[in-house]
Amino acid sequence: MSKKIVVALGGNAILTDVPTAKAQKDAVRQTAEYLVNFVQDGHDLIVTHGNGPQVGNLLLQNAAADSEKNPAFELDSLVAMTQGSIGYWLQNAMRQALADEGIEKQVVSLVTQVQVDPKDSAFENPTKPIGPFLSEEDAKTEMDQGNGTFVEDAGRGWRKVVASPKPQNIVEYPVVESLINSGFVTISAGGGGIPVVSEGKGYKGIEAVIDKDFAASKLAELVDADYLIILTGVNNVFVNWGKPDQTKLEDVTVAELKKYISEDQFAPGSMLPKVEAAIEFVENSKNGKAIITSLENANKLFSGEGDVTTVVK
Ligand SMILES: Nc1ncnc2c1ncn2[C@@H]1O[C@H](COP(=O)(O)OP(=O)(O)O)[C@@H](O)[C@H]1O
Ligand SMILES: NC(=O)OP(=O)(O)O
Repeated sequence: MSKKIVVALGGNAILTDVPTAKAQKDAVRQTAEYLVNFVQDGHDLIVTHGNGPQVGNLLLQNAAADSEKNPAFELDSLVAMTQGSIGYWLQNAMRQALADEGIEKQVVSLVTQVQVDPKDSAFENPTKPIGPFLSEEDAKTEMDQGNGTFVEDAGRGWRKVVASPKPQNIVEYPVVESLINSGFVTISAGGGGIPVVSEGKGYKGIEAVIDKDFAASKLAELVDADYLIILTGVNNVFVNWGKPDQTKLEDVTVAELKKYISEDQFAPGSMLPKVEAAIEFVENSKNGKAIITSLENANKLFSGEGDVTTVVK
């Protein structure tokens, strides 16, 4: 039976080692070949993607070019720019991959604003890593020069961190519903969505980068999705990750996951937000399930052969 699926694409689905546009387009093309299988199987597909490396790189490009004639843009506009560029790569690659399978379907990426609370404590406490990984020495030099806050990111190096408020609403979610109901593959809330706060009868941008897993979770809730599928670099969520007794989670309840969180089983900045986003969707949706797994495994999900972590009430 046809399912409504929101897929959140992890970093390795877009960016491998080389940050050129060509290399990212190549990575996205491979990703699209996997995503097409969901459409071939008759499911309605909404795709969300990250932008952490890309928006951080764009921030550096803007800072390098900054002048009176060519001023750097604020972070909300940079998020919009990455939403546009990555959305374009994905839209183009998905259309090609569908055509290769003989499927004529429109793919559209939607500029999506995500409302946040201007009083969110995240604005006082930046936690979202963006941009390239630096050595500890280089990160400390950047901080001494007043270039923001840098933290160690899950054992992978030091990265700049920015405010990452929780999404409260996806402004354009009714449009996403219309597009899906019209049979279009829809890319939405890319890069976690453009962060906005309400102003008068409308919205204005605010400087932040929203976590794409939380944005995908909110979108999945609002469009009443059957599945939130969070794709990342591993097939399963593990407890005792990286230790000799690490154990993969297959079917896991919200209550069990909350117990593991209280035991600090999941690293902030990598697996913790995914687990929290999965919990939020399962708790807030009627009958929705959340899956955390790799792109390669996700396609085997509905045949029952996939090695995935499934979160249920
Ligand atoms: N408890 C855990 N279980 C599984 N993977 C974990 C765990 N803790 C950290 N990880 C690592 O976190 C990665 C996912 O975080 P990250 O790479 O930041 O996400 P993204 O795929 O969205 O870019 C996994 O690929 C894995 O290497
Ligand atoms: N916005 C966001 O969460 O991006 P990454 O997944 O690339 O960090």
